Amino acid sequence: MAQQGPQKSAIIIPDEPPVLPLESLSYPVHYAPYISNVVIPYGLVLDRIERMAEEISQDLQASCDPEEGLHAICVLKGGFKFFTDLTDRMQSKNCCHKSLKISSHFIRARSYQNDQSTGSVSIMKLYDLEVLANKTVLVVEDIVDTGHTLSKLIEHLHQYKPKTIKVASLLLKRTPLHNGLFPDSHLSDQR
Ligand SMILES: O=P(O)(O)OC[C@H]1O[C@H](OP(=O)(O)OP(=O)(O)O)[C@H](O)[C@@H]1O
Repeated sequence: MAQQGPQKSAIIIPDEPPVLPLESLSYPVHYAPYISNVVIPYGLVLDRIERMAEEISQDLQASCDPEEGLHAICVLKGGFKFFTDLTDRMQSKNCCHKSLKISSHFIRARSYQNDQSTGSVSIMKLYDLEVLANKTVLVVEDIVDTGHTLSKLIEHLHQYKPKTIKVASLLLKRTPLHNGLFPDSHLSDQR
């Protein structure tokens, strides 16, 4: 289950963060009209994901049987890139001195219209999730903003009676609209 506060090892991005000029970095040219500078460079994202993979693997020692493995849920569409970056790194970590088997699952959640969270979340199950019964499940999200999507996802997944549900989110937004449900693991606490 998601924990009750931001993770201690998360990187805190201040409200007025130092920014990196675009001309110092390589970026897709078609992004140019939409961005003026960079707050979190991809190298930092990857280093933090590597550390998150270590932390999650250590955490799993207590709850996961390496033979049985981990069931990782990619929350589409936004979570896809983070999901592959994180699970690739977790695959190379050991759990109880054995390499961890990861089964991937995909679910679609939608709450945003343009750049605003609507508060109403729709969940689309893309495949049968009955296999999650009595298994260790890791939900992988790109961002927790209000937390409504995460609440709805966890409520939805409980019907399959997993043994444990853990949550990894790349970003956790600081917002007064947040509903108090935090991921277990995340990179930073600012969007
Ligand atoms: O904490 P919340 O306020 O609920 O917002 C977070 C959710 O919003 C975004 O998804 P979105 O609805 O934009 O769908 P997408 O991933 O397909 O872009 C994001 O990927 C999270 O799933």
